[in-house]
Amino acid sequence: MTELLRVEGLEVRYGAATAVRGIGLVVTQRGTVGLLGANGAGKSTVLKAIAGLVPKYAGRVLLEGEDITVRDARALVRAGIVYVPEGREIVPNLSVDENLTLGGFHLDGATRRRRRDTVLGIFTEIAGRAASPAWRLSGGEQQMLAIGRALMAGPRLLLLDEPSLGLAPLLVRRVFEKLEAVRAETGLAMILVEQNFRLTVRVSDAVHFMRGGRMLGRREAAELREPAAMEEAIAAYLGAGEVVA
Ligand SMILES: Nc1ncnc2c1ncn2[C@@H]1O[C@H](COP(=O)(O)OP(=O)(O)OP(=O)(O)O)[C@@H](O)[C@H]1O
Repeated sequence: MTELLRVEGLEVRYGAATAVRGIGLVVTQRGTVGLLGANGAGKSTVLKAIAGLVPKYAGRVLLEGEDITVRDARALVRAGIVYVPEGREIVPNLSVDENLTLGGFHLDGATRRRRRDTVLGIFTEIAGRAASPAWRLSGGEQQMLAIGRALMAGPRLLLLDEPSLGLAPLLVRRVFEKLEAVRAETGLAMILVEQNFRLTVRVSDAVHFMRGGRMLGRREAAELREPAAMEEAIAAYLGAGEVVA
């Protein structure tokens, strides 16, 4: 499989504190990599560093072999790397449409309108609410809007930060069904940060485990679908009570 993104020896510091160190991972074209770990393990920091939202203290990031380590966040969006933050961070007082427009800020008007129609064609739940302020949407609809806003940029790699947070299981399933439809159409690749083990294993090709700012290990998701293997991996990498099994 062709490699899309490679991260090598990534280190991020917040002031004097090292948040993550020695992080390495590879995402293949159309692939999904899951990143599992407890609160504070450093998962969001890895996504933010890849997206250019926090500075990299050390390490390299390559996109199709090209070194993109020092590109800023705007340049990375143009290159197709788009981050969907934890907690959605849509703009509550702007309408659904206006929030989508923000995601396509760098596009010409015609492309933006075309993308908007595509996004609303996928997320039909919010299509009828285009003029509503975003705060009126339910949690699941807000998550769809956050992902839709990211899709406006036409990403090749979506960095999804805990999309299941605060959502009922049925809604989580709906959000992921939509994402599957997008992936089938566009060949989108993803890095998925989660605390929900089952969900991550179901949608990922490979899963990385993090603790204390370090990568503890990597497993093929297919290996983890057996209940015994799942329990063994949780015990080995995560510890009881740290993730939703
Ligand atoms: N802006 C910041 N300034 C200082 N320290 C930070 C900042 N953001 C995160 N940290 C620290 O870096 C470490 C990793 O945080 P990060 O948010 O990446 O973890 P996480 O695995 O995504 O956690 P969660 O699942 O709770 O979102 C934590 O110790 C956190 O307190």
